[in-house]
Amino acid sequence: MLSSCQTASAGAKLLCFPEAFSFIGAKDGDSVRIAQPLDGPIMDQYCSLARESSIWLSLGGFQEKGSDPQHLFNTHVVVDDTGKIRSTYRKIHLFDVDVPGGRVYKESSFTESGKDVVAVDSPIGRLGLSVCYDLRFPEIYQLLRFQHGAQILLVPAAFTKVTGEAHWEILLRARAIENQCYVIASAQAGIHNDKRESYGDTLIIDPWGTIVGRLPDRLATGIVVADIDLSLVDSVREKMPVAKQRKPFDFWRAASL
Ligand SMILES: O=C(O)CNC(=O)[C@H](CS)NC(=O)CCC(=O)C(=O)O
Repeated sequence: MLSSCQTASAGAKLLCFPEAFSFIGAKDGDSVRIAQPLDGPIMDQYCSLARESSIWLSLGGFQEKGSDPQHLFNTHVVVDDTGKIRSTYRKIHLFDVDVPGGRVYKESSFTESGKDVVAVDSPIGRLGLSVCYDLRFPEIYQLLRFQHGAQILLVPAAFTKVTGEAHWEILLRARAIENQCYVIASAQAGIHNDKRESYGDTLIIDPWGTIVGRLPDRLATGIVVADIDLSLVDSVREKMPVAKQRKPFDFWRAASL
């Protein structure tokens, strides 16, 4: 496992883990069996890690125990540098997809969908939380930016190899550009077991869409460090004032009547 001490000593204030950071099952249902509540021993260990290393953690894709034994929540947890859970977001868009040339996924068969859009303040700026497949649904990021004031969008993921090759970088850069936010996308990479392989390519993108952090190759594991410059967020937004120019959701509702 990556050392959070190492990351903290690189001067980082927030360390972002990928989806399914503590467990990846081979088949549907494996992860339901190991799911725990937020106050269980797995999350306790990550809270201790945050406290001991004095660093904030973004823990995307925690298998949180659901409301019945057949289901879990795919939960993105933000822990502060004292080890306290500051915020939790339960993945809203579930990956029920027949991947062309790949397998059929049915995340909803073992996952309950969340209902709330969640942003939280942190030492590097206001974070907008999401998980993996959410990336394909721009509305949630628009809400995070235009209603919840996000400056940094977090997208922990375990993208498939096929869909990652076709869509990963372009979707992430689009979300950064259209919302004028940093995007931090921590990605699972490589072969996990005989059923699962993830695309990889962890990326940090600035609000102009420029890639400012990337591992040396797509399947590399390791730590990418980048500066988050909130004055760049402000200047991009000032020069291209899309927040003032955009039509609010109500406009479109009326326009399509
Ligand atoms: O279940 C786990 O162990 C971890 N969760 C995942 O891997 C999830 C649900 S199956 N994967 C995605 O959302 C992939 C999205 C994707 O690849 C795309 O949008 O193209």
